[in-house]
Amino acid sequence: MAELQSVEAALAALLRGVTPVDSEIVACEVAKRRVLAEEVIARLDVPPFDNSAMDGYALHHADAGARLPISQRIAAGMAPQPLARGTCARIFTGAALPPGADCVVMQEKVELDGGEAIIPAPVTVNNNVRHRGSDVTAGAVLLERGERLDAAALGYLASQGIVEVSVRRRPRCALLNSGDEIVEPGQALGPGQIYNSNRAMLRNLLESFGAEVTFIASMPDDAEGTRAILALAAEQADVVVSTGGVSVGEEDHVKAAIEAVGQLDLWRLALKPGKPLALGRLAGSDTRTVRFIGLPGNPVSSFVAAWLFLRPLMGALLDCPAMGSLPVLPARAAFAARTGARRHYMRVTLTMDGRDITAHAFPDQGSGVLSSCVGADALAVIPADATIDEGDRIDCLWLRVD
Ligand SMILES: Nc1nc2c(c(=O)[nH]1)N[C@H]1C(S)=C(S)[C@@H](COP(=O)(O)OP(=O)(O)OC[C@H]3O[C@@H](n4cnc5c(N)ncnc54)[C@H](O)[C@@H]3O)O[C@H]1N2
Ligand code: MOO
Repeated sequence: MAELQSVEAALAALLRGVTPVDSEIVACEVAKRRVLAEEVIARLDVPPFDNSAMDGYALHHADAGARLPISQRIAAGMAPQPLARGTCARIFTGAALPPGADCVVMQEKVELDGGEAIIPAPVTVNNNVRHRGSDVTAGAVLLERGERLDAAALGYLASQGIVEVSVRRRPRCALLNSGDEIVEPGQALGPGQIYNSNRAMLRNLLESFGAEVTFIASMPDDAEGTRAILALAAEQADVVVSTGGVSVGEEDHVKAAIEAVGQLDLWRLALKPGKPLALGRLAGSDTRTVRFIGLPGNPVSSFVAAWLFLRPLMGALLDCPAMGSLPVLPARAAFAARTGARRHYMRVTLTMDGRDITAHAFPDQGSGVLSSCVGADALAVIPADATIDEGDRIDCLWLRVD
């Protein structure tokens, strides 16, 4: 039997020659989780003016220790007057510091007496002052190209008054499945039939990886129909993902159909679950090359393969380096495991006790047992030909990424 190939080699083959998709301008309001196609340069200093970090009194620090008349009241949003020496200004959080003041004393430390403020000395220069440009300086890089926009990044853009950004368009994916036994939820099950769980699962995973699923179909079981579906899928997608029919390939329509219009390599990986993988290329409607990736039919195998292969592929299409790999967390195994020639990606939940992370494996790690993926926090990576005892240190790939 041919030697099994590594996950890394298959990933490198999948990503070879992938170029990012085009960019488009979108409103920040709908840009959540989109990937920046260009760096964003700050237009403004943030904060845009020196302002108070507290509700209190603004003064020149050298005037502290005396009774100071309150010469003005500055609320947030008001333009202050210059502050005369020997006086102080009533000021509120976020209000502009008046010219001539260099510090703010919080009101809890100040005593009021007959319209005057008694401010205890000493007070240091810059006390409770938020300086213009201390967060962001105009002209600086605000966000790097390739950054995926999360809540904080969108708030950061808003702080600059930015309303639209250049982002990668969502890679278009076609999602196909094979297998005569597969029935869509909502229909009645006949003998020997099962519901299509891969479609809902992969659609959701692909969308969470930033893709738009533009075409969904079941593969017919004849050569001509298969060719027609693949042609339709390739017309509307950057990537065609299918599940099932990659193990030993008696139903060889897919392989033949792809080879008629492109090229297909069948891989057998040192990976459990997810040993069989098909990687190919199809001709798109124009000069584009459309990538074809055939995942194993077993739902757990396609779940794991989606995280290991589809996510980095989306990362490459989106030019988003953070999506190239999953964060690795070191944990202690709360289980024992033994592997053979294939590296095992076990579905685990993680518990945290202080700095210690413990990985708990789902009891049945079979590749058809989708309950082992429901609620999984991570994939515990058990190397090939290894024996893991309870308490051993293992690496876990964190799946709770945005
Ligand atoms: N003789 C061999 N048999 C198998 C091998 C092998 O090397 N030699 N490999 C096994 C491994 S490992 C895997 S993984 C699977 C991969 O199978 P296929 O990709 O060819 O997929 P199918 O045979 O079509 O289906 C496998 C399994 O998954 C169920 N399935 C398929 N599609 C769906 C779906 N959309 N939703 C839910 N479940 C689905 C299907 O009914 C089968 O039970 O092959 C092993 N066999
Ligand atoms: O590689 Mo398969 O995915 O073990 O069931």
